[in-house]
Amino acid sequence: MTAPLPNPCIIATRESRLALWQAEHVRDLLGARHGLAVELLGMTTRGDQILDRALSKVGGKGLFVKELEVALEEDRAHLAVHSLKDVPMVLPDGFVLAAVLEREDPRDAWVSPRHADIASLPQGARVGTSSLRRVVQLKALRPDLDVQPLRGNLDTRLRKLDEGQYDGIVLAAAGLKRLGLGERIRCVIDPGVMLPAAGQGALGIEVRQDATALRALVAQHIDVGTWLSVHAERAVSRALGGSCSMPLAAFAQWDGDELVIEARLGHPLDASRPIVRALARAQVLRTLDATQDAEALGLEVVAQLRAGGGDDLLAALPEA
Ligand SMILES: NCc1[nH]cc(CCC(=O)O)c1CC(=O)O
Repeated sequence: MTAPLPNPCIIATRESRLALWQAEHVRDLLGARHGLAVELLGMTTRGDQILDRALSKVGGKGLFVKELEVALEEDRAHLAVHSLKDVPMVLPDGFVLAAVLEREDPRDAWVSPRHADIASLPQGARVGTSSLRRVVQLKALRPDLDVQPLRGNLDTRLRKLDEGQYDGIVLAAAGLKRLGLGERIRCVIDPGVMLPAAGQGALGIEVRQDATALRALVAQHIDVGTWLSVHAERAVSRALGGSCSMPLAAFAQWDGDELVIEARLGHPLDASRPIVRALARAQVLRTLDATQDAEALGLEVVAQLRAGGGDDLLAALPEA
């Protein structure tokens, strides 16, 4: 039995400017290529409502996706478009990642009115980010920095910077570029300096497992290179518990026909502790059938991380 294509096809999306851009991007893609009538259903998620605390302290997985999944479950929508970085490593029963689109710039970006880069910041400068991954890497680079929490959507974060609350902030380059805010970037940060989060810069399209025709249609838009990279990265995060209370970075990129993945793990409570690093590479065929090979490569860096001190860092993780 093949479930027919929904008409119109409704995309559930968060209502931040970036989320809407992403949903509109998918709407235009499906509309142009398949002549499908596509509409958006804007929704607010728990992650959007919690603005006062770091999400790493709130805990709970899928804060930005759960409400969208409920809309799919109740047939109020058919597709959910997400920043892959925000998608839990294990989807609930009945849902699948039907596609991952071509990746935008996966790197982090330095945004500051007065300071060209992190290295040239004065002693004790105030830097805004609430991501534990960014905090531990900033502290490794510049232990003197005064790293302060920064939450909210992109516009809110930029406004807080412009109000003078920080000397500079770190944001994903992808979000800024997608919203036409690329000129706010003073420099993109080399992944060797600040390793990105699993899935950063990639868009994921989630559908119900039983939506067979829609799955097949959406799957035509998979970017295979990105798909394999992010599956390697997500395998790392999944194996380590997939928690945003863990300062974990995982980034895979292609070097010819080899997939190269690096991962870093910091201490969950003490950003001044050393970061554990690991790297693995292997030839991987660029086909969807190689997804397990990409994931196996991810597990190779997990084994290295654990053996290299990562087990102790994981043991320091407070119980969720
Ligand atoms: N954590 C929130 C989030 N989820 C996705 C992006 C940016 C776009 C992307 O990585 O695809 C951001 C903002 C940021 O990290 O600066």
